[in-house]
Amino acid sequence: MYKVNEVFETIQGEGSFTGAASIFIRLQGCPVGCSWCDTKHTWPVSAQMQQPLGDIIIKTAETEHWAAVSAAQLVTLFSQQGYQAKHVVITGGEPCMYDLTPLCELLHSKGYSTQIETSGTYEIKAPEQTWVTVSPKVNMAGGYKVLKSALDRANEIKHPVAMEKHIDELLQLLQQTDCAGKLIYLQPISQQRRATELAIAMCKKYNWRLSVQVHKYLGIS
Ligand SMILES: C[S@@+](CC[C@H](N)C(=O)[O-])C[C@H]1O[C@@H](n2cnc3c(N)ncnc32)[C@H](O)[C@@H]1O
Ligand SMILES: Nc1nc2[nH]cc(C(=O)O)c2c(=O)[nH]1
Ligand code: SF4
Ligand SMILES: [Mg+2]
Repeated sequence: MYKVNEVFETIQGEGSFTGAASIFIRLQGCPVGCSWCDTKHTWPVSAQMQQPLGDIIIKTAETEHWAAVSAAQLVTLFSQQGYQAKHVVITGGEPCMYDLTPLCELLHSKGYSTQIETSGTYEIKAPEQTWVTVSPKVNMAGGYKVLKSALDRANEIKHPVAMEKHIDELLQLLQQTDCAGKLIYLQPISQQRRATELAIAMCKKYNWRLSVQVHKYLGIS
């Protein structure tokens, strides 16, 4: 069973799938502790916050509530909700705290493509066809660190940036892995103007790509 904070259909707003109609599964729980995290309501996993799946699907605000849901129930839910998107993004919280192999395999067998958004601080358990976006975390409050195995597995590396030191961190991380075939993105933290200007300048300097959280500019989830 997966602990699910929310399920919703929207447009992927980040990275190389930006613009793709997508079903998002947001899993509950993350110990990494990024100070600027935009989903802090997914951090705690409290027994008192468990709800039935029916209450999760009608959420109108960000809350710490979660439901225990099987892979099969998720697929059934997609058709009950009338979702048309064929791309499924599994995020969190930190989704790689869970074994995502059974969920992704079931989704692939039903004709969906899958993508994982992860900090890379846990071993990634997912099939080869799953697109893996690693947003590497170093020096965060929880003391976790991106794993080399996660950097190696990444199809894209999407680094949140606000300061020069974040660029230095990324340059160091990229030395640890073979970057051939990987897409490298800078994502300005919280749409700050200075962060965005820095990201644009560094994308030009290093021939990287910019990811601007399009959904936040559009005011959609
Ligand atoms: C909320 S996280 C969940 C998945 C996973 N825990 C991770 O960090 O990749 C999803 C994405 O949002 C990014 N993110 C979180 N807060 C952000 C913020 N304030 N500004 C820009 N990106 C942010 C993360 O770095 C990650 O790429
Ligand atoms: N539209 C939209 N795109 C996203 N891409 C990654 C997201 C995330 O929270 O992981 C996200 C999100 O929350 N909304
Ligand atoms: S790893 Fe992801 S979910 Fe966890 S605190 Fe950092 S940005 Fe938020
Ligand atoms: Mg988000």
